[in-house]
Amino acid sequence: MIEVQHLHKSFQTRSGGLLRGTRRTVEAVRNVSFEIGRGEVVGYLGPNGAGKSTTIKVLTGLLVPTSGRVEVGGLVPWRERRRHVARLGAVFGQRTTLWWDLPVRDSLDLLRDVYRVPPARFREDLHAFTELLDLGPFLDTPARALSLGQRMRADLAAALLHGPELLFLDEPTVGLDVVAKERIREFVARVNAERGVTVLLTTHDLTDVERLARRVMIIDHGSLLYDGGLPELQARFGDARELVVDFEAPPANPHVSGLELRCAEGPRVTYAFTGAAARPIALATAHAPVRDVTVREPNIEATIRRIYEGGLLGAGA
Ligand SMILES: Nc1ncnc2c1ncn2[C@@H]1O[C@H](COP(=O)(O)OP(=O)(O)OP(=O)(O)O)[C@@H](O)[C@H]1O
Repeated sequence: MIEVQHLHKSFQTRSGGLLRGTRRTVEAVRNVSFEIGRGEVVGYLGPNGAGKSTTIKVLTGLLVPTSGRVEVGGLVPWRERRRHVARLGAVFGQRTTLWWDLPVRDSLDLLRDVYRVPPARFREDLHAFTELLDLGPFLDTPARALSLGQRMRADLAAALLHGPELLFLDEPTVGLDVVAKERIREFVARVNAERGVTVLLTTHDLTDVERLARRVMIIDHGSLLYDGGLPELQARFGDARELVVDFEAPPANPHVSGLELRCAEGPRVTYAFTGAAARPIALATAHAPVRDVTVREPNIEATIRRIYEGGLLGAGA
């Protein structure tokens, strides 16, 4: 569905005044290559300024790359923009595609006309999306009066009513409460499963990614640092699992042969381990009388933070 080979995009910037300023080249995307298959959901992660938006702008045809080859569904986005945009939908968490002063219903009707959506299909899809996203209570409200969660739901419907094969989601849950976030995730998961829509998801909320994407790409300073599964990322770079053991009494010696001691505070001792928990639990319970045990899973957020902070990966790993 998406093929990107050796994509480079640099910007010329000028600092200190238009005439006498010094020119500087910002390499926003450097030699990025990836392929995304039809029906995949891929999380695109990276710290601020990493190059995510620039990549998405090239993929949507808004920017022409400095060099490299890009094809989306067999089309070169910036050369065949009209045909290309008809096949994609986009939701940008920070801004709306709805007409600010128009009731949501009128914005959706306008989009139907712009994309020449067959009326019967439009009615059917609008009905389905109204149910799934609970749009009913605010279809007649102008976009400017919607809450952020309502606006995001209306934007999702607006992005999908022309039946695109590909959906770009840029921070679709930013600023939403947990219930609203979950509703958006649920909807995206359904659209992917039931309609086979390919999704490229940019987000700083890793729960979005854990919930929706099996594959992640991590970009920093314009270079792709990782492209693979989330479980593999965790297995390769994640911290160990932790076994928290509450002994009946503070153990005379908290060290257990075969377990890595993390910390001991009175009767509570924490060990690190990898793999299944059964053996570490057996070792701890054989060591001294145990009141309770808890297994703490490593946190994907911490893993990603460590990757951003450098050290774990070199460019192109
Ligand atoms: N039009 C432009 N002119 C000059 N520099 C730009 C332009 N657009 C982006 N950049 C620079 O390119 C780099 C990558 O920016 P980009 O917006 O792609 O990052 P991002 O990963 O989307 O960040 P964020 O998470 O903050 O949205 C940054 O250094 C940014 O300042």
